[in-house]
Amino acid sequence: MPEPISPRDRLIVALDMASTDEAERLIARIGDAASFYKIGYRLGYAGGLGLAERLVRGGHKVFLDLKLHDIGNTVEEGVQSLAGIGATFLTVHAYPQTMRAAASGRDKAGGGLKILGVTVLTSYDDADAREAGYALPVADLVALRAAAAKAIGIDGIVCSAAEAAQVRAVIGPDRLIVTPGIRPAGAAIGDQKRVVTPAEAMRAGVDHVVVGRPITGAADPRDVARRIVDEMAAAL
Ligand SMILES: O=C(O)c1cc(=O)[nH]c(=O)n1[C@@H]1O[C@H](COP(=O)(O)O)[C@@H](O)[C@H]1O
Repeated sequence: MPEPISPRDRLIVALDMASTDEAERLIARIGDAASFYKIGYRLGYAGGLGLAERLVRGGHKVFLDLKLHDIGNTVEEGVQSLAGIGATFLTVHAYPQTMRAAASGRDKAGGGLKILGVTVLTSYDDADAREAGYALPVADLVALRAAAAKAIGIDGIVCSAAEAAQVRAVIGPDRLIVTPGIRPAGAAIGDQKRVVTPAEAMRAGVDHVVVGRPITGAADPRDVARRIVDEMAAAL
C-alpha cells in the first residue's frame, strides 16, 4: 500500500501566473498553508522551470504540468531533460505511445520523477469529446486511458474526481489519482466542466487535488488554502 499523505500535502496549488515574481509573491503569502506547487504552460514558458528548481531546493514539492505529447523519441528525451529539475510529478497526455515513451525516459533518467497521464481534460464533457472525434463518453474514455496507463507502468492518473472511484477500480491502490476541476462550494467554476468539491474528492479516493483560481484569485489565498486542507482533513 502507498504511504499515507497528509492533508496539506494533498493540496497542489496551480501557479498559473504570468511571471515568477508574481508566483513567488503568492507562495510567500500562502506560507506554510501549502507545500506543493504546479507549474504549467503560462509560468513554464516564462521562467517557471528555473523557479521549479528553486522551489525544490527550498523544500517544496513541484508538479511540472507540461502535458507532453509528441513522437516517442521526442517525449522520451524531453522527459530525460526534465528529470534533472527534481520535480515530483510530470504530466503527459495519456496516449499509449506517449506514455510508453515517457516511462522509458523516466526509467533511463532514474531519480524520483513520477509520470502522470492526463486522461480527458476536466474542461471536456461528452459533447466536447464527440466534437474531438471520440465516440466514447468521457467516463469510458477515462477508464480506457487509465487501464492503458496502468499496463504501461505510469505512476498516476489525472482525471476529474467525478471519475475517481471508477479509475481506482481500474488502476488499484498503488498508483496515484490527481484531480483538477476542484471547486470549494460556491466558488466560480470558470471553464471547468467536471467539477467536484475537495471533500467529495477525498471521499472518492483521490490522492491529490489541484486548485488554481479559487486560491490564486482570492483576496486571502492563505485562508482559502487552509480551508481546503481542513475540508479534506475532515473528509478523510
Ligand atoms: O493537468 C492538469 O493539471 C489539468 C488537467 C485537467 O484535466 N484539467 C485542469 O484544469 N488541469 C490544470 O489544473 C489547473 C486548474 O486550475 P483552476 O481551474 O484555476 O483551479 C490548471 O492549471 C489546468 O491547467
